[in-house]
Amino acid sequence: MAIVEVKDLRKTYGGHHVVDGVSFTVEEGEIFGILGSNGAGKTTTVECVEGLRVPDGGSVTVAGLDPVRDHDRLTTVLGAQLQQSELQPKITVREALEQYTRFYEHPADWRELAGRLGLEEKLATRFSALSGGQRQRLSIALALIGNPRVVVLDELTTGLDPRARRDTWQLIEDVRDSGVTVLLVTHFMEEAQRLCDRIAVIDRGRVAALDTPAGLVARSTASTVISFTPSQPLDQQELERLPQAVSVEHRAGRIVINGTDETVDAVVSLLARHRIAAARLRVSDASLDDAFLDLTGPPAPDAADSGTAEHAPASSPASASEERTR
Ligand SMILES: Nc1ncnc2c1ncn2[C@@H]1O[C@H](COP(=O)(O)OP(=O)(O)OP(=O)(O)O)[C@@H](O)[C@H]1O
Repeated sequence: MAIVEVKDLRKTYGGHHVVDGVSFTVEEGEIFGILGSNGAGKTTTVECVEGLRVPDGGSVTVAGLDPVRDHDRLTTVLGAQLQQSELQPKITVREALEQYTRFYEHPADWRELAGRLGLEEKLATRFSALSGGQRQRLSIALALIGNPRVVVLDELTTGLDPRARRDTWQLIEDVRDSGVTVLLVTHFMEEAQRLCDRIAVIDRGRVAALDTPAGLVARSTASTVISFTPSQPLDQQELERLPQAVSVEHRAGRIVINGTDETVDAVVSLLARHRIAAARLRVSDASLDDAFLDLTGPPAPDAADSGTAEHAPASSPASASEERTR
């Protein structure tokens, strides 16, 4: 059953269509990923789902509620991750959990949540003294404190080291396993591939593709990677002429070819024809990274300021926070 329905969502800033007809549904119990480059329109889309921005067109429902019109009731079904700036540096973990518990009529047991998220040792620690991973765990706990049916997590693992990122992934899976639907915004391919049941790839305000991670990889023109170390040099042009070969690279003595299953057969025939042995011949699926690049095409001209795009809303005069409805 769909718990989030987004239909033909539109949002324009200064004549620029930053969300341009986005549609998707999120099924109850899944981890649904929104994947896209900087400035693609991911945050604007999910903030419309959270009722933090008012769409210019289209419709959004969350468990049958309109996020703007039914905002008070929405907080009982949807939990959103806090912006770090929304917490006072001096507040302790316990104080934050207790404070947020008071916002809800039927809150979760904060001690139990702290235990689940590995925060019980940190209850007396001030927010400013928490590590990046601990802050993210606290923000997941606060998003879950109202016992929501859906939780929105936006760029949750940005800035975390690889171990903290993996720990956070495990927590997100635990959240899903506890029955909460997760809407996850990310630009980490590995994260999307590992966690998401389905992914909407957003490119320039539109849904470029919507599928399972494996489905997205299979759609890409180069779905298979073949690599090997040849016993003798091979002619580059002959390799490039192989059927369905999209790219041929030489990496540290190895040949790496992106193509399809048809390319694999052709490589094997080519090697046999030239009586060349292939050491450590490997055939694997292309990564979501390859599929993403294939599905989204070259970056938009204004993507060069991608680092600032993320922060533009907060500092711009027409800022999202001014427009926020809560
Ligand atoms: N309040 C606003 N006023 C003006 N422009 C905005 C506002 N909010 C977003 N934008 C612009 O809309 C575009 C999409 O922004 P959005 O934050 O949704 O992208 P994103 O995909 O989440 O990017 P990132 O990965 O960098 O966070 C960007 O070009 C951004 O500068």
